[in-house]
Amino acid sequence: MPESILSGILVCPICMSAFPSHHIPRWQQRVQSRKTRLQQFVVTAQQMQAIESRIFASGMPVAALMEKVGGLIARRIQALYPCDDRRSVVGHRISQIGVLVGPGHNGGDALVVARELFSRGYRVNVFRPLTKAKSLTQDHFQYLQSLGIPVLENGLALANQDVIVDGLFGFGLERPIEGELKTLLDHINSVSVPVVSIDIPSGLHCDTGQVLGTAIQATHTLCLGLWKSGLLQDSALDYVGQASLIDFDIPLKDIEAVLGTPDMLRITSQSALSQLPLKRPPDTHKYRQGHALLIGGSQRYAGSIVLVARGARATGVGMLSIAVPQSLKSWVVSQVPEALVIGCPETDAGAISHLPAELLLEQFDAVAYGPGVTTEASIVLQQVLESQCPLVLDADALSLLAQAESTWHHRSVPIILTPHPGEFRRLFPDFAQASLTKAEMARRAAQEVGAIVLLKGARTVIADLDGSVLVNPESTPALARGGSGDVLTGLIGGLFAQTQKSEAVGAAVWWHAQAGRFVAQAATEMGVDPMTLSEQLLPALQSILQAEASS
Ligand SMILES: NC(=O)C1=CN([C@@H]2O[C@H](COP(=O)(O)OP(=O)(O)OC[C@H]3O[C@@H](n4cnc5c(N)ncnc54)[C@H](O)[C@@H]3O)[C@@H](O)[C@H]2O)[C@H](O)CC1
Ligand SMILES: [K+]
Repeated sequence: MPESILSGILVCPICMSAFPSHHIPRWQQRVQSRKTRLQQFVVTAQQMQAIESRIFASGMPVAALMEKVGGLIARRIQALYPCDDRRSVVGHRISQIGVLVGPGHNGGDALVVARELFSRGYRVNVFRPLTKAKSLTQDHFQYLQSLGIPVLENGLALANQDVIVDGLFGFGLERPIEGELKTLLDHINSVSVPVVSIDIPSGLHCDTGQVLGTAIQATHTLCLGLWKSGLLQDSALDYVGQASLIDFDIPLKDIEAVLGTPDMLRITSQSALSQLPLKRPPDTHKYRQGHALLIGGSQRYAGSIVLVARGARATGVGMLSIAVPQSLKSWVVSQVPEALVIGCPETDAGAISHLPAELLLEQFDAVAYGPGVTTEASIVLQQVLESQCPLVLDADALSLLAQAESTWHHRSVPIILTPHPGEFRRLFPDFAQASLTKAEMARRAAQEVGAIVLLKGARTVIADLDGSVLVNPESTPALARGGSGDVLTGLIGGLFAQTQKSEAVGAAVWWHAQAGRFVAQAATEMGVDPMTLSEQLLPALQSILQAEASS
């Protein structure tokens, strides 16, 4: 497809759309749209088993599916670690692969992979620590032996391989790994041999991502068919390495039959870019593009409100008003010249004591309140809660909310809470339980209080009032830094003021994380300070749009 470049943006020469890919043939679009949807689904072990059972019941032989999956995994491993014919390690090229084989079908997959890689010239050594095996797995083992593929006597020899394939346990892990198996996995983790885990690193619970006894610390995890919930938990991140999906063509109808209306979805670039950038009608004017009010700042935490404002500014919101303590007004004006800055009466310690009576909250499309306000501003909390205005509450506002009466529950106008885990614990002590996943905690909290609950972390989750949860699967630890949450609050406030849609919250989280990754790539993780982050929000989005348009 020829493309022309207009103002540095790739556009389609036929209709000047920024997405030239829309002229691809219909069958290709269908395949593409299936792949895009596939990336959004998240399943538990039970759901995956149910989907698998439907496929088998429809006539797909178990052995054929294993063969197909094993072939795809082998191809991916070959791409990651090409075979070196000279039988030495050169760069990423390798010659020896150790394959750890378990008793179930994860082990069966591993044996197919071992056989395929052997046929493609790799030197393969298999280790099978448990002799009992499911019959299909046993058959593959027997055939593999007949081919003369060596079987190691001692698992510790896996440490001498160039790469280890982990096919010990998949979604069938049912109890903690103990004894010699634990010693083996701990030994593999202690040596610097790259590990490719099939489906899920052995030892991780498929649903909760918790470590059962011990778990493989994978370099790559090749997740089969659909994303397993455990891989998306903060607790799993040390184990998962680089995760990717192996699509083995599960029919969408089987996924939909089991998941129904999915209660958990991954945020993908495609889903976020269906919201971003926000479309502006050609004849629009500033009052039609949303009016956001940001309330924050104090003598003690003066800068936070400026970071919120810079996040909101990037959303293109039509009008921006900012309420700060009177003594900060002129400084904030100098930082955000386009905003209407309202000086508020302040306490002796320099926090806002209350909002001026003439400030009518109903005129705003969204109010973001909290960063830097200190816990003195409880009157302001009452004022915003009593208004009929959509609210984003963050930081100190959440600490104040934790002490407030429950009259705000199920407020008729949307309310978005953005706690980090500490704030969540204070707000929802009953739901902050180690036995629950973050998604479940946020879901219960959202339903209890009738609010959108965004629970921050390495993998931020967003629970909506209807019980659905979004999880943001890509981020960077560089964002774990004071002030980066303020930028996010501004993004949410600015987008929500324009759309009034809960989808804006997921789009904001995705955008914030992608901008963090974009800055980290250019300036290392140390370079992701919140000011730079806020400056790079739009270049990051633009860069992603260009990449999408040219792919
Ligand atoms: N639908 C798919 O995605 C496909 C999955 N495949 C692969 O199959 C596994 C799941 O296979 P399954 O046999 O159900 O489970 P496991 O291989 O994980 O192993 C279960 C096996 O292990 C025993 N066991 C469990 N915990 C322990 C423990 N702590 N110590 C010792 N033994 C344990 C248990 O009793 C069972 O015998 C999936 O992950 C994919 O890799 C298909 O190949 C393709 C379609
Ligand atoms: K595994």
